This record gives sequence, C-alpha cells and structure tokens, in this order.
Amino acid sequence: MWRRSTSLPLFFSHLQQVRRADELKICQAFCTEIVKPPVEGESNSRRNSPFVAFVLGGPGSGKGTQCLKIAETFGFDHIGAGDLLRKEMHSDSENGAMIQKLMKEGSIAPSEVTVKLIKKAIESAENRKFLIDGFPRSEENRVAYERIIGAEPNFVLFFDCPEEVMVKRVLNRNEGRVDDNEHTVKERLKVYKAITLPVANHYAKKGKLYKVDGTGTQEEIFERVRPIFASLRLST
Ligand SMILES: Nc1ncnc2c1ncn2[C@@H]1O[C@H](COP(=O)(O)OP(=O)(O)OP(=O)(O)O)[C@@H](O)[C@H]1O
Ligand SMILES: O=c1ccn([C@@H]2O[C@H](COP(=O)(O)O)[C@@H](O)[C@H]2O)c(=O)[nH]1
Ligand SMILES: [Mg+2]
Repeated sequence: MWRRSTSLPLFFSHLQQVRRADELKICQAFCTEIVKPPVEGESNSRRNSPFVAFVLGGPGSGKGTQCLKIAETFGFDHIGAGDLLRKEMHSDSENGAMIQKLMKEGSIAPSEVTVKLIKKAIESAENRKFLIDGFPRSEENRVAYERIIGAEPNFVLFFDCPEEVMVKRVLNRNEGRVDDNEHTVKERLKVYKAITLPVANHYAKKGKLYKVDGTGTQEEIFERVRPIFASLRLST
C-alpha cells in the first residue's frame, strides 16, 4: 500500500530545508490533501490513490530531461503526455492523423484523448508515484483530468526559463520531432503563455506550485529539484 510516511511538523521542517534553496518558491505550504496522513476508516480508494506530480514549463524548458533524472533518483514513473500522444500518432489509431496535425500546429489535443492515455498509463503501472510531464496544457485539460481521475495532483513542478533559451534548446534537439522547427516553436510559445500558464497560476494560488529556475546545466537544475523530492519521504 502506498502512503505518506511523514508527520505534519516534520513535513514543515522539510519545507524549511527546501526553502533554503533560494531558486525555489513555494507559494504556500501544501494543501491538506497531501499532508494529511490516512485516517482510520478512510476509504481505500483515497488511501490507495497514486502520488502525482505534474511537471510544467515552456517548450524546451527541460521538463523531460529533469523527469528522467527524478524518475531514476526517486523511483517515480515518468509519464510524458506528449510521448503518449506521439506513440498514439505512430500507431494505427484513428486519432493518429489528428494528433500529428495538432502537434505540427503547436495546438493542444482534445482532453478526452490525452486523459484516457494518462489514465491507462497510471492503471497499468505497478508504481504508485508518477511524474506527469507536459500536462495539463490547458484549464480544460486540468478539469478533465481531475474529473476523470478523481483527484488533484499532489503538487506541480514548474520550470521557469527565458524564451530565447527554450527556443535554442528546441531547435538543437535533433530528435526528429514534427514540432521542432522555428514556426511551430513560436506557435507553441503563444499557446503556452495564453493557455498553459493559467494552469500553473491556478496551482500557485492553491499553494501547490514549486517554481524552479530552469537555466544552467542539467546538473545545476537537478540540484535545485532534488530537495523538493528528497523532502517527500514517500514509502513505495
Ligand atoms: N539545462 C540544459 N542545458 C542545455 N540543454 C538542455 C538542458 N536541459 C535540456 N536540454 C536539452 O534541450 C532540449 C529540450 O529539453 P527537454 O526535451 O527536456 O525539454 P522539454 O521541456 O521536455 O521540451 P518539450 O516541451 O518540447 O518536450 C533537449 O535536447 C535536451 O537535451
Ligand atoms: O497534454 C498534452 C501534451 C502534449 N500535447 C501536444 O504534444 C506536443 C508536444 O508535447 P511535449 O509535452 O512537449 O512533448 C504539444 O505541443 C502538443 O501539441 C498535447 O496536445 N497535450
Ligand atoms: Mg518534453
């Protein structure tokens, strides 16, 4: 069974430790849902619900790169929403052509498609700790996830990175992605600012957003991320 294993005062002392890394801004302490230990008589579905961190940031902000490091170091399963959609796009699925068109345009896929793929990935995993990378992209995505999965994320990790750095990284990526070109990255940035940033703001208002400076080397960034996950003390 998965459960949090730390008490409230201990948890806040971890938060103080985390705050010492000044790149990190915790808008408020976590909400009660994350810190509340399971209570006698509480339903099994709630106690067994997975631990989920959404990972947000602009295109090329380093979400995927850092998720790999977090997953390896802290034993999370990494679910890349874009990766799931790319897999779907390359399969014989009826949605393949639609996904390819949206990706080329830098637009967002319908929530029902993405959430269904995420739900399947969560349900088919043995792990109960997940990083959901690059999702939710919109308020509509967020509402659909919370309705279909029946829970909010435990927290949201957000990589803050200047546009010129992100664009440079994307254009140097060289992985054959249909969206790694100058035109699409500009469209993605517009979508990100208009539609995705409000999602990050929503979670900031709820005290669930961890904002990390996404500039510097991959290792430097990971050292900013590390204390956040080290402070969680989740049992497996
Ligand atoms: N700190 C860094 N310094 C230089 N290059 C980096 C850094 N972090 C990641 N990269 C490289 O930049 C590119 C984009 O990184 P990554 O794929 O992790 O970003 P992302 O946020 O997942 O982007 P997208 O939203 O487009 O999937 C990759 O080629 C990656 O190797
Ligand atoms: O929730 C999501 C995630 C991704 N997309 C589409 O995929 C591309 C690439 O996503 P990455 O997370 O950067 O790999 C994105 O621009 C969208 O077109 C999506 O629609 N919904
Ligand atoms: Mg990525």
